Amino acid sequence: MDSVRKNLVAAFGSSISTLSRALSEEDIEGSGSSYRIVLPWLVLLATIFTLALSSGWIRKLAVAVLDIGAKRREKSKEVPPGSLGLPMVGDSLRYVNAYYNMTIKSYVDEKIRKYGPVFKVSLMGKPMVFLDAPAGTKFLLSYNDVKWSKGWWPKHVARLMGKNALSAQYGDEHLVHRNLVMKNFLDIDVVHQYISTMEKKVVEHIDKYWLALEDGSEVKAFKLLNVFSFSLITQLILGISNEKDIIEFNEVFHEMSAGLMGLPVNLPGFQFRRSLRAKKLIDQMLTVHIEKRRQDLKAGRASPTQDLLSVLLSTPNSEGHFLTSDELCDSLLQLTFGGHDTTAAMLTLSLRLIKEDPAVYEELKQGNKKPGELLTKEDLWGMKYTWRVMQEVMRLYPAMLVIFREARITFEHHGYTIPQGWKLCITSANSSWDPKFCEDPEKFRPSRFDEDKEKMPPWIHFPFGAGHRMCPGKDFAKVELLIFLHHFLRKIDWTVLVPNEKVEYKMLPNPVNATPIKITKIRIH
Ligand code: HEM
Repeated sequence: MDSVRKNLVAAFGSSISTLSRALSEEDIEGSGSSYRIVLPWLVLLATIFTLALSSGWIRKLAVAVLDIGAKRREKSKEVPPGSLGLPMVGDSLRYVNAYYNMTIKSYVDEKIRKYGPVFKVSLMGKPMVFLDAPAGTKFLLSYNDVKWSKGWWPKHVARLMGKNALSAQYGDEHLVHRNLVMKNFLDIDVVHQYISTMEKKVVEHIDKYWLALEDGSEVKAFKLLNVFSFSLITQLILGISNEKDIIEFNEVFHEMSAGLMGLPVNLPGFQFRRSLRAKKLIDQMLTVHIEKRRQDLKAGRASPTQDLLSVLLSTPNSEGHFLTSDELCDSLLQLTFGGHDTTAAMLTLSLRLIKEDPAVYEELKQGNKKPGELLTKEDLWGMKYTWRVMQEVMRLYPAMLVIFREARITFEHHGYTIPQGWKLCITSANSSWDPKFCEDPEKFRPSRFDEDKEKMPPWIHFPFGAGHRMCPGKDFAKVELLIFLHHFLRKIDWTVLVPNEKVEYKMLPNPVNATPIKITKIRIH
């Protein structure tokens, strides 16, 4: 009986084991009832088994099923298809060119045609897997991402940002630092407290830089908007309000950020070397500023809540640790960078796109605020159409065309194995610029976010990312953009002078002519 049981189990798997257990000697010798119930089933199964083996087509079917299973198991051991190209260089030059010139969609499409939706390339000397959209995007950005992926940037970007920047950290270190910054600066409730400061800054800026100009003056919008967003962030983070200091600091900052894109060659004549020098200068400037504030706080000349720097010098993180000067430098530098180039670019692009469609411009000007009346948080969250416009600007020109990560562990995706240490990449180019997901993707149509809601699946449009690394400044950015547009539209009308201006990506979008516009002041009677 034992050998019968063994054969049956081997032939039919675990489902039969229950049956065979019932055939144990004790059962037969005991009541005998199990034996009587089970015997007809046993005969039936044995007959099917014999027939299956003797009949050719059933055997073929069984072999085919086993074969599919084996192939699946085999495929799951394979890394994604693709080409790693030449050592070190790999596909870096083609990729950088596609990123810089906004042709990343053609780059990705070509690879997908050749290798399928999940493929590998070699970028900056590392194997990098491009994940599919939208499944791969969801996989990479969902909350569980912290378990199996960590933030990654090319070495030269990480070097310019500093090892203590949020983007360079991962695990608990990242979480504790991020919570400290959110709680004290970027959480929605804290951002609401800045509304009046932001509004005052916007009004001052428009009065000084735009309304002071003659009608018909031509200005480079990107330059002026950069001055605005830089002076706002440096005031709120560092408490710098002296115009000369701001202009000087801004120049060094731009020298630093120019090295984020391009060849990371630290030799005379190369941008990267100039950017490293600028980074050193910023660190020195910030260190002096931080030490002076430490003294001012001790002497009672500064308030512990006047700006983020004061707050961070007076507040420990959740582990009771006060950030050191080096940690503060990297943290504040990244917040200043992330907090101004992004918003300046989005505002500039919006000024061009809004004027492409007179109906959008007219709708945006609607509003029930009287001139001079201050904005409340309810007003801001009620500006749904203005936010749609900004979402559409960010769909056409996402701040970041790609989001990178590194695999913390070996894992499987789409039937492939992705080894620990490999780099991962997603791009919104193969979702929010794809007609499969977004109708007429090249068209500026803010109403798509309401009208096409059903057609646009989730994980198509993610301008601020998602998951544990989602942009911590998204509410800050939203409030800043809404306040600026509200006041600008009521005071200034403008004509776009280069309608199809090219945008290059120097990490962030960069309109090549800095968006020249001709302005007319709006007179309120
Ligand atoms: C329109 C404006 C902005 C856009 C579109 C934007 C977008 C993004 C994106 C896509 C990421 C990467 C997320 C990821 O890796 O998954 C990011 C990260 C980040 N952003 Fe923003 N951002 C904006 C404004 C801001 C502002 C105003 C601040 C600060 C005041 C800020 C600070 C940061 C920081 C510190 C990170 C790194 C977060 C981390 O690694 O945990 N950003 N942002």
